[in-house]
Amino acid sequence: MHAAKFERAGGEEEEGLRCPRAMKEPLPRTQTLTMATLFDGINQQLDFSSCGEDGSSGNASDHFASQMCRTPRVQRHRSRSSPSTSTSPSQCASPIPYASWKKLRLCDSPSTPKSLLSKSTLPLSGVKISRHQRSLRFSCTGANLMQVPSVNVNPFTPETVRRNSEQHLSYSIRSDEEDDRLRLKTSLTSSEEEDEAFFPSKRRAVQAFLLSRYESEFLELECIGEGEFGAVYKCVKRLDGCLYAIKRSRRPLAGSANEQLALKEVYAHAVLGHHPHVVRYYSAWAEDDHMVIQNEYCDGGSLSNAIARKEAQGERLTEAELKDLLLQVSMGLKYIHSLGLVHLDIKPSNIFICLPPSINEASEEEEDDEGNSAGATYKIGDLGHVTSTNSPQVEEGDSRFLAREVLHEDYRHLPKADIFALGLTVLLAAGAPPLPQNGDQWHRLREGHIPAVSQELSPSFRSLLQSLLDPDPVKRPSAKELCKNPVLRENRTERLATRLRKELNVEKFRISILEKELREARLAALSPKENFSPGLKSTKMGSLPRARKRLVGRNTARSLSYGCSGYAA
Ligand SMILES: Nc1ncnc2c1ncn2[C@@H]1O[C@H](COP(=O)(O)OP(=O)(O)OP(=O)(O)O)[C@@H](O)[C@H]1O
Ligand SMILES: [Mg+2]
Repeated sequence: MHAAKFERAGGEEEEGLRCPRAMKEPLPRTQTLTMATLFDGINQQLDFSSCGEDGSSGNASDHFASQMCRTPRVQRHRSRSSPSTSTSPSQCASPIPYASWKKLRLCDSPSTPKSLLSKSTLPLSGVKISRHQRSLRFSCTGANLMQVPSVNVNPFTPETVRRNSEQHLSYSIRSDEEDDRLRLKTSLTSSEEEDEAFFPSKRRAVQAFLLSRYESEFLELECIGEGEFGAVYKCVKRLDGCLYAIKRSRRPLAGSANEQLALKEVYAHAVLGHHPHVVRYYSAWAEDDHMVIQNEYCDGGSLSNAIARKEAQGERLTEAELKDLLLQVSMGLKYIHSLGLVHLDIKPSNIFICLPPSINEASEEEEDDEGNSAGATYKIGDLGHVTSTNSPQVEEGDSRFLAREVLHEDYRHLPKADIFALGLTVLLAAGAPPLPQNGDQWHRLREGHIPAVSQELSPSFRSLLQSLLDPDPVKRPSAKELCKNPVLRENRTERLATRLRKELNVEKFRISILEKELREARLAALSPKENFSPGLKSTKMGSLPRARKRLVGRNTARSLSYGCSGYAA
């Protein structure tokens, strides 16, 4: 009876099927920067400075009004973001109430827009700035132009360590005499080439622009996903040289609904930021009237992409991998639920994968031996629908994963709605056909008829999945119960047992070597005289002279250092 509530055209991809977020706004592909836009950007960014520092908006406006050019890269970024190109300076006051803007400002970075902007006004107001500051923010012409800072290379990431060993990187250290700051600058060839593409040298000297926080702090590498909320970009942070996923809201925040939606995700991330199975959150801020969220970058992409990749190769996740997936996501849900919150949008495209660092081939082989081919860590992301169980404000997620009771607006067992969605997620990963969005099949699924999957699952695992999809939410296991479920843990227990068996064998091998050396040492302790003198009584093992016993100790130490090499468990 409620099915009509979410009826819509079929045949869409997994994303784009949710109820409330269904309306997409096409964004202009290109955008010419007008003087009004410059004013708009300046005023908006100067607004950031109200976080605590004074800015001289008048001076900055005068100055930047005279700068009419942008580099192609900046245009590219702005074109995605700001449909309000013709705003006049007088209209620059945000349509969002001041109090709301304040909420959005998380000026936690060493280089926030407010600091950049307040600094950028310094020469205009006659305040002296250091040579170092000038070199970072202004072009080499000496005019008051801003320059994109370079990207630092973090020497501690596994990737850098590997590159260093291959001698693909060279570092140069620039010291600043005036403010005594040390800055590492990379000369990574590829990134220079990339920069060159964005900033053709002929233009670089004459063009100027005001950097947004996104542009000044991050180098955008690629778009890694698009959803109803917005687009997600893989970026490297210029300061620490690490990768991040930056999510930028598609729709402007102006309008309370969008603002609340964006804030909801930020609030949820800020509270749920520290669990191995929840995508980590670093920062969020508003920019050009859009929300920007900086999250941990998951190098394995989404589970949805992983399933599609496997399907294309005629493969699928094994039962062991499925159990691992279910256990890991249950751990993340247990954490979320323990804080009195629910996710309400669990589905393959909202579960992200972090691949294990494969430093060398040996470690990869070891993972294969343990039956954990991917060795992946699954993390729950996209917290845009999170709500509290006590006073739920439910915004229904993707209809294909929606539990029936939520559709009926029965919110008494919301955590179990996450469990239901998780059950369907695992079924899809196991090779189930695409899920219905509505209609008879949709209802059959919610009556306990689970779809057939393209692989034979063990009866215990199948019945566990069946319980996750029980029509009665009370009968579905909680995330906490799932974490303790022996069907899911047996896999882990098995792997642990295999590892312990290996360690035991290694220790046995060490002991056998020690015993052998001990025997040899005892024999050596017997002098030829003692061994061969006629009439001498046979020497008992264990009655070695003290000095010889020390010899055994030295040999032992040596044997330990090589005892395990090449040993196969
Ligand atoms: N932290 C991340 N690491 C790697 N990829 C990510 C990350 N965050 C998002 N993505 C990619 O971007 C896609 C969209 O991200 P996300 O689900 O957060 O956005 P959304 O707009 O809320 O999507 P939807 O509303 O359709 O669920 C994901 O499916 C994934 O492919
Ligand atoms: Mg999503």
